[in-house]
Amino acid sequence: MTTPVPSPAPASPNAAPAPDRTRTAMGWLHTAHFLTSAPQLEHLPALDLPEIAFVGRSNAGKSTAINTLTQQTRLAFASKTPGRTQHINLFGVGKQKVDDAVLADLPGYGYAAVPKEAKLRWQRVMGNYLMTRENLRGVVLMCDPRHGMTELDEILLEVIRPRVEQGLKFLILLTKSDKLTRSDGAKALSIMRLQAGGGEVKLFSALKKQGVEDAAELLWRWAHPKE
Ligand SMILES: Nc1nc2c(ncn2[C@@H]2O[C@H](COP(=O)(O)OP(=O)(O)OP(=O)(O)O)[C@@H](O)[C@H]2O)c(=O)[nH]1
Ligand SMILES: [Mg+2]
Repeated sequence: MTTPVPSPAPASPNAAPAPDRTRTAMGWLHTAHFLTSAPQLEHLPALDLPEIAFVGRSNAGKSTAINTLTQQTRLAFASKTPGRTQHINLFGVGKQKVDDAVLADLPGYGYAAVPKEAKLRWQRVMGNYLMTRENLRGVVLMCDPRHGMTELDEILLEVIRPRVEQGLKFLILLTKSDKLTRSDGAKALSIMRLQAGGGEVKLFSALKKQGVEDAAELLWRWAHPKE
C-alpha cells in the first residue's frame, strides 16, 4: 500500500487554489480608495507604485468596471452621459492601509459631441500618459463589442506596442457582455483576439458580474509579479 504524499502548503497566493486566489484578489481590490485627480499629465504625482490604467472609448464602461472590480458603488464616477470622466483619477489599493498599486481611471475618447480642439488635446494627454508614465505596469482597454475596435482603440494599441514588447501588461475587456447572446459573445472574442495580436481578451459584464473575478486575479498578478 502506498502512503499518500501530502502536497506542500501553497507558498503564495499565486500558487494557492483558485477560490483563495480569487478571494485574495477581490479583497485586495476592495481596499481601493481615492488618491487624486488631475486634469493634465503634469499634475499627476510621480508615484513609485505599479499603476494600472483603464482606457477606452467614452461610455465603454471604464468607471463602472473600476467600481465593480473594487466592489464599491461610487468610487469612480460612472454615468449615462458619455464624456463624464474628464480628469485622470487615481485610486490607491493595498492591504493593511499600505498602498501597493494604483488604478487610474482615464477619460474616454471618441465622444462625438466634444469639440475638436478638446478631443485633440485629450488625445495628446493620453498618448503622453501611455508613453511616458514611468510606473505604468498594465493597461486595461475597455471595448464595447457592439462597436468593435474603433480607430482610436487601434491607435492606442500602436502607441503602447513598444512598451508591451518591454513588458507592459495588457488586457482587453469586452464590456457590457450582458447585451450579447452567447454566440455573439464568442464571435466577438475570436475577432478581438485576432485584432489584439496575442494580447489577453475577456468578456466582461458589470451587470452580470461576468469576467470580474478573472480580471481581478490578473490585475493582482500584474501588481504582485514576485508573489
Ligand atoms: N448593460 C450594461 N451597462 C453597463 C455596463 N458597464 C457600464 N454600463 C453602463 O454604461 C454607461 C457608461 O458607463 P461608465 O462606466 O460611466 O463609462 P466610462 O467608460 O467611464 O465613460 P467616460 O467616463 O465617459 O469615458 C453607464 O450608463 C453604465 O451604467 C455593463 O456591464 N452592462
Ligand atoms: Mg468614466
